[in-house]
Amino acid sequence: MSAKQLRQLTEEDVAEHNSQGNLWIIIDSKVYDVSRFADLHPGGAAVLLAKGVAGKDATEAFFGLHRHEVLLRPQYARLQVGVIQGQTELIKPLAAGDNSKVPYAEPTWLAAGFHSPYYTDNHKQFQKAMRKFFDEVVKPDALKCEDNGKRISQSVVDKLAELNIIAMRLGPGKHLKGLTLMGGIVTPEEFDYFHELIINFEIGRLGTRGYVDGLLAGDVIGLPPIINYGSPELVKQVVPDAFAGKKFVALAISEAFAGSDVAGLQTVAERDGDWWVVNGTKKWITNGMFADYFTTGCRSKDGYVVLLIPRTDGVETKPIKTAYSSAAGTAFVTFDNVRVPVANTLGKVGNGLQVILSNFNHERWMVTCTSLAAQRMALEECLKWTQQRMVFGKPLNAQAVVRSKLATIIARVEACQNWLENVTHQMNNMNYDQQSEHLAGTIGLLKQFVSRTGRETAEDATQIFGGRGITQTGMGKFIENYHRTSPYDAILAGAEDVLGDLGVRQAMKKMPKNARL
Ligand code: HEM
Repeated sequence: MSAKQLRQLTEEDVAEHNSQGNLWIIIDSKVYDVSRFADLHPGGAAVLLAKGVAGKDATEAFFGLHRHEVLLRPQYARLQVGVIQGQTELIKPLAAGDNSKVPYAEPTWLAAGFHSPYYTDNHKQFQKAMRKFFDEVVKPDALKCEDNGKRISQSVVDKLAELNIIAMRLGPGKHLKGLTLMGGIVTPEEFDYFHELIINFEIGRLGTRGYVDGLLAGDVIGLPPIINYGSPELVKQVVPDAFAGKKFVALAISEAFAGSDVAGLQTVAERDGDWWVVNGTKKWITNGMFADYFTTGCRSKDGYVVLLIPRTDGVETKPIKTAYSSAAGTAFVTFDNVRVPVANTLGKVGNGLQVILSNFNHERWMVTCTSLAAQRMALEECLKWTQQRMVFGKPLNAQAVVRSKLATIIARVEACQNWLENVTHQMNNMNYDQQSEHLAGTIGLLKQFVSRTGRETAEDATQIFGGRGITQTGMGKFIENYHRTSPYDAILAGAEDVLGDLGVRQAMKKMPKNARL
C-alpha cells in the first residue's frame, strides 16, 4: 500500500477492532489488519486475540518474538492499513551499505568517533561499496542457498567477476595487474591485505557458514598454486576463466587417510609418457561438487607432486553431508585412472609439499577473517536480542549474568580484531619469504585463538538466545547457524590444536641460545 492510501488513525480507532474477524494491531506506529491473517499466523490466532494485543500497541510483544525482517516481507507488509496520527516509525532497517550503529557491531575503524592507524580513506570507500554490494546482491542469495543447499547463483558469480572480487580474494599481487577493481575504487597497486580483509569480513558477516565457503573459497585456495607454479600456458588457460566466474577450482589435498598430516596422503600419480595417471580419493573438498579443476596433492615415485586435474573421465564427485549447508559444495572426489597431461604439473616433481604448504598462511588468515566477522555478527545479534527481549518485565540485559556474558564476548571479539589487524599490517610490510619466516607460527596461533573464542562465543550466545539459539528459523537463526558451524573454523585450513602447536614450535625454534632466567 502506498503512503498516500494509508489511513491516519488514532489508538481509539484501532481499539474498536479487537475481536475475531475484526482484528487490528499497532506495531511501531503502523496499523495492521490481521483479521484474515490470524488463522494463518505461524504463532497461532490466539496470541493475536489476547488482551493487550488485540486492538492495542503490540510493538514490544512483537519484537520479543520476531525479527524485523518479518514485517518487511511483502505478504506481511501489505497487511498494513494505516498509521497512528502524530507517531513516527522508530524501528528501521539499515539502508544497503550502511554500517551498524550498535556498539561493537563494527570494528572500531568503522565506528563513529574512533580512529585506526591501519585504514585509509580508500579502505573506507572500498568498505562502503563492498557492504552495499553484499547487502544488495550477495546476502539475499546467501540466505536462500544456505537454506535450499544449492550452490551460489551464477548471476551472483557474474557480478563478483564483474567487480573482480574473485581475483581480489587471492590478495595483492601480480594477478591483479591490469584489472579494474571494484569499479576502479582501488588500483591494483594500491590494493593491500586490508582491502582483502574487508572483503573477507563482508563474507563472514553473512552468517551463512555453508554459503561462505560456497562463495568460491575453492578458487581462493586452489588458484594460487596454479598462478605461482603453473606454466604460463596453463595459467592462461585456467586463470582468466576462473576470474571471470566461468570455471571453478577446488583444492584437493585432504583425504580420509590424511588431514592435517598432509605428508600422509595416498593419492598416487604414475607417469605414462606425456601423461600422469592418477588414482585415489579426496575428502571434504570445498566446492568440489561444482569444480571444473582440482588442484590435487599426489604422491609419485619421485616424491610429492601437485597436479591440476580437470573434471574429465575417471573423476567423480559425490556430496558429503556435513553439519553445514551443501551450498559449500563439499565433495568426496574419486580419481580412477585419470589421465592428466604432464603440462598440468604445478612446480617440480618432489616439491609437492612445498607447493601445498606455500598456500597455507594465506588460507588460514582468510579463515581467521571470516571467522572473526561471524563472531562479531553473533555479538551484534546478542546485543540486540538482550535489549529487545523482555523477561520478568525487564529487558534481558537487565540481568547481571547476561551482561557478564556480553562483556566476555566483547572482549574476545576486540582482542581477536586487534591481533588480526596487527598481523595483517605485518603481511602488508613483508614479502612472501618474510611472511613465511615470521608469520607462519603467528597465524597458526591467531587462527587457533579466533576459532576457539568463536566457539566459546557460540556457546554463550546460545545460552543468551535459549531455545531460539537452537532453532533454524526466526529470532535465533543466525546464532543457530553460528553455533552449528563454528567448529568448521577450528578444523578447516588446519585443526586448531595442530596450529597452536605449530605456533609454539616456531617460537621454540627462534629462542635465543643464550636466553636464561
Ligand atoms: C503483522 C503482525 C504479525 C506478523 C506478520 C507475524 C508473523 C509471524 C511469523 C512469520 C512467524 C514465524 C516465525 C518467524 O519467522 O519469525 C510468527 C511467529 C510467532 N508470532 Fe507472529 N506475527 C505478527 C504479530 C504477532 C503478535 C502481535 C504476536 C504476539 C504478541 C505474535 C506472536 C507470535 C508467536 C508467539 C510466534 C511463534 C514464535 C516462535 O516460534 O518463537 N505475532 N509470526
